[in-house]
Order: sequence, then C-alpha cells, then structure tokens
Amino acid sequence: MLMMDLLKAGMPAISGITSLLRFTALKNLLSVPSMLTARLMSSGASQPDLLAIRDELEKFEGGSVDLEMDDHSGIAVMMLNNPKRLNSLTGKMMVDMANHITALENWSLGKGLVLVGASGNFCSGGDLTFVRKALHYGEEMAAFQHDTLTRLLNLPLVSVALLQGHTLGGGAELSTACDFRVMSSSARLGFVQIRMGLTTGWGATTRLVRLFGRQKALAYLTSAKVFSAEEAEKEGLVDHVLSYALQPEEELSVCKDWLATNYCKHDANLTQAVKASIVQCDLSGDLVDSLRNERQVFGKFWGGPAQKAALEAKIKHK
Ligand SMILES: CCC(=O)SCCNC(=O)CCNC(=O)[C@H](O)C(C)(C)COP(=O)(O)OP(=O)(O)OC[C@H]1O[C@@H](n2cnc3c(N)ncnc32)[C@H](O)[C@@H]1OP(=O)(O)O
Repeated sequence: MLMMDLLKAGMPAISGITSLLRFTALKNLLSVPSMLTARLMSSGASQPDLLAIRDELEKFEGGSVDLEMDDHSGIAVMMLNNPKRLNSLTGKMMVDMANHITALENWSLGKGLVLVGASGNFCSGGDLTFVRKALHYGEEMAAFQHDTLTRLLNLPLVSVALLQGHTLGGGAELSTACDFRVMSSSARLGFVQIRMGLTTGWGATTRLVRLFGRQKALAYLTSAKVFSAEEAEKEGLVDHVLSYALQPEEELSVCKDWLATNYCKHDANLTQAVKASIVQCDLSGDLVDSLRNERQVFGKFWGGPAQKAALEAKIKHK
C-alpha cells in the first residue's frame, strides 16, 4: 500500500479550501495515529500520548500558524505568524501546524507547499516566553514536534521552506522538515541550540545526518555557526538563493514560482505518487529509533542548568 493510501486510510476527506483557514476545529482528526505513532506502536516502544500532549501545548498561547490552499495552482502556503517574536513557536502554534498538516495530507488537488514566516522572518526557534514556562515538558514537546515534522516531511506534496530574516534553533530544524530550502540573500541560518544549553528538540539531528551526512551534521550542531545565504548555498544547506534585488514582500511569490515551475508543473496525482514512493523508500525502523534517542538526549538538557544559564544570558545569535 502506498504511503499516501496509508495516510488517507480512515481519515475524513476535506474538500478544496481556498481561503485563509484556522483549523482549530480539526482536533478530532488528530486522533488517527500518524505513521510515526503507528511505527512506535508496532515496534513495541512506549507510545507518547500525543492527544494529551496536544491539549497541554495548546495552553501555551500566542501567535498562530495559518494555511492557504489554492486548488487552482495546487500550491499551499503555511505561514508562521508571531511576528513580534520573530515567528518563534508557542505551544499553540505547534498544535495549529499539526492540524494543518492533517488537512494537507488529505488535499487531493495539492502538489506543493511553501512554509514561510510572517513579516520577513522565517522563525527564531521556540518562543522563549513559552520555553521558560515549559521547562518541565521538553521530551513531551519533542515527541509532538517529531510526529508533526515527520508528517510534514512525508506529505505527498513537494515542500519548500522560504528562509527570510532569521532562521535559528528550532527554526532551522523546521527548515530541514521540508524537501527544499530557498533563502533570501540577506537571511541568516543557524543551528544555535548548543549555545542555548540544548541539543535538537525537533528532529534535526536525525534529518541533518540523512540530508548531509554525519560530519556536516556534527559541524553544524557543535559550531552553532550562523550562515549567510552565500555560505549556506556553498554548504548545500539551501537549494536556491533569491536575487538581492527583490523586496522581502516579493519573495513569497518568487518562491512559489520557483516551486511551481521546477517541481509542480505536472499532474497532481503523479506528483503525489512520486513523492509518496520516495517517502516509502525512505521509511525505515532506524528513523523511529533515531528520533526516540534524539528526544531522550534532548530531554536530559531541557530545563537543565546550561539551558537556564543561556535563558538568563539573553543571547543574540548574530
Ligand atoms: C527550541 C529551542 C530553540 O529554538 S533554541 C533557539 C531559540 N532562539 C533564540 O535564542 C533567539 C534569540 N534571539 C536572538 O538571537 C535575536 O533576537 C535575533 C533573532 C538575532 C534578532 O536580533 P534583533 O534583530 O536585534 O532583534 P531583537 O532581538 O530585538 O528581536 C525582536 C523581538 O523579537 C523577540 N524575539 C526574538 N527571538 C525570540 C524568541 N525565540 N522567543 C521570543 N521572543 C523572541 C525579541 O525578544 C524582541 O522582542 P522585544 O522587541 O524586545 O519585545
């Protein structure tokens, strides 16, 4: 059975939606176990209670994640919307994103997805206001984010993260859950978790090793280097750098065109079938084991003295 069929099995269909949507009402859809959860269950590993974690995360309010699905072009835009805090993620935004991914898993006319931040920044990681209140809840949050971002990575759509302004910490992790990364010429990208007294909480260690190999992953995560667009392109961390002549507000439409003309110009069923086949090849037990290990390590540091010292220090990752 194809990944796409598995994802859709048992899920209520959602008809075409073209307006800006907030899917708080889709709570019930999350009761269907994702591939990651299904694998955890079949591997006999203790299963995180994602529904209980979602209810807890939802209490950490602030910001939103918004979804626009255009049936005509087959391209959706998912926007991180917490601009006063550079689109850093609150618990509520994590839940919004999970709900939208359920909608995208069921979008029969879809071909592509752009993940973008509001007002010229991609995402500066976890919202530190939320982080300070959730220091007891690291491994649970990581389990939720692992599930959501594995589902994002495995969507039957071609996805691209548009990196504008700051992409730091958890923001950099989010960008690795997309198939491609397009970067604004003035943007900055860095896996700065170690400077915050942390390891990766949202699955980027596992994805970086798969994307770039062990040595590069080790270098990015231990150096906490913040890359310019030119450096990131040279490293292969990003697939395309936008022209410096573009205004930030023009970049989303240029990024959509880049996605549409390169990877979404053919039939939606075929595009989805290609992506689903690739996901099927890529699914293996070691992904689950690796993510489980990653969040156990993360859980040891979250709320620990190094993280608390970093939070006190109000570091700026320039
Ligand atoms: C899950 C684990 C992780 O994600 S660890 C990584 C967490 N992220 C960070 O530590 C980022 C810390 N912030 C910074 O390094 C700087 O704000 C950067 C991004 C370089 C921007 O600097 P600059 O251009 O001078 O702007 P600024 O510092 O005045 O920021 C504007 C307002 O945004 C806020 N902001 C920024 N990042 C976050 C965040 N992660 N959580 C909550 N708020 C954030 C700043 O506090 C600032 O707010 P305000 O205007 O002072 O009210």
